[in-house]
Amino acid sequence: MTMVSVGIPTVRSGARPSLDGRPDVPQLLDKFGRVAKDLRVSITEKCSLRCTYCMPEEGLPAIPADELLSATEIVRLVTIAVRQLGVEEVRFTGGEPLMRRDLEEIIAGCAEAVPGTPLSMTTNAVGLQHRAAALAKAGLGRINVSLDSVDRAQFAQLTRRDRLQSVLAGITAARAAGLTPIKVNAVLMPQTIDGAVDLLQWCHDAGVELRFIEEMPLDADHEWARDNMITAERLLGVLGEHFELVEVGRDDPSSPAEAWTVDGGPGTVGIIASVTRSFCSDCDRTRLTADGRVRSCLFSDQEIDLRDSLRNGASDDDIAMAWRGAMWNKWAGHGINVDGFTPPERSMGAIGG
Ligand SMILES: Nc1nc2c(ncn2[C@@H]2O[C@H](COP(=O)(O)OP(=O)(O)OP(=O)(O)O)[C@@H](O)[C@H]2O)c(=O)[nH]1
Ligand SMILES: C[S@@+](CC[C@H](N)C(=O)[O-])C[C@H]1O[C@@H](n2cnc3c(N)ncnc32)[C@H](O)[C@@H]1O
Ligand code: SF4
Ligand code: SF4
Repeated sequence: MTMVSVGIPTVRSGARPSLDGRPDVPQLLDKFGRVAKDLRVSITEKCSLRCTYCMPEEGLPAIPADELLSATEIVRLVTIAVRQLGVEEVRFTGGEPLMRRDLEEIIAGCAEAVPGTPLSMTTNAVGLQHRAAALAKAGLGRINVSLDSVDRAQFAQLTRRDRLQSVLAGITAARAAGLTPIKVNAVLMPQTIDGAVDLLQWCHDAGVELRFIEEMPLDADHEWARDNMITAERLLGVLGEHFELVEVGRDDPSSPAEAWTVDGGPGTVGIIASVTRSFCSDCDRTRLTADGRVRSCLFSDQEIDLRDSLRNGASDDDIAMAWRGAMWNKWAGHGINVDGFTPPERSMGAIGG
């Protein structure tokens, strides 16, 4: 039986998470000494694609319009995060952020409210060709694009949509609009491993940085299986037959991607080995879901609802303190490699990758 989970995790609304033992500092500190400075804001659960490792075929159930954070609410939360909680960069994600018609308004509002804070977006780039210039004008700095294969049939099979040309046009338009540097993310699956060499060659020729990602157990269909996963080790073996790769590691310890130079550089390829070379001990992320909940970790089902607090008249200080509490109680890591691991209720598209 195929299970589809979209998830209603444990939500604490109004109740304050425990702050016991927390030093009185403004930042988003956790009990393991990590400080979250990288905010990832999901703005929708909707998507123009249906990647098999992420979404169910029919898409995620729609979040009712009145449960979604509005542009104004997003701007207020981003402002609190930057001004009161020490957040240094903000990324918009989803679902697919381009599905929101008010994306330009959200970006412009944030750019005005927190000038100087880097704003980026992770996107599938479908339809981006028509909006790249306006997004850059609104204040978006750069984008990362999901592109798993440059083979039209493979792309269509994996995403369940025949939209490769639109993605490629989106990348071209983003470059022209100055949304750079552009990084390409590819989740490798058994059916696309054969295309990995072509994809790396394509990215190299296009002047964009490619990062391969190990599939995590965050697919809505709950079909992830460790034996099916293309590990960093296996991928390096495949790429190593065609390119000379030299490991250079991470430029920033909190970055998910480790880099290898390709054929002597300067071009590099990255690998985000979340499962086999976990980077949780250096995690610097905090997340907001599209319905306004703080999520301290991709894999934690405990969420703190800020949307109701906002709508019930909470002050910025109250919201900041609830956010600090959510992060103080963050887990050590994802636990995928621990016996008894169970995936979270929400899938990647519903959390915000
Ligand atoms: N385990 C884990 N994986 C993550 C996390 N954030 C992102 N990823 C994975 O990393 C991939 C790439 O994420 P991006 O949205 O491009 O962000 P990034 O790599 O931090 O972006 P850059 O700052 O541009 O390097 C995602 O598709 C996820 O698979 C995280 O907090 N935990
Ligand atoms: C959920 S998507 C949202 C943004 C946008 N729709 C996109 O695809 O870039 C964000 C990232 O999550 C990644 N992702 C989705 N499901 C994943 C999984 N099961 N394991 C690892 N990464 C996953 C995607 O490849 C993408 O880079
Ligand atoms: S990975 Fe991104 S593009 Fe693919 S289904 Fe998930 S949200 Fe959509
Ligand atoms: S799995 Fe959780 S703790 Fe690990 S890097 Fe991702 S968000 Fe951070």
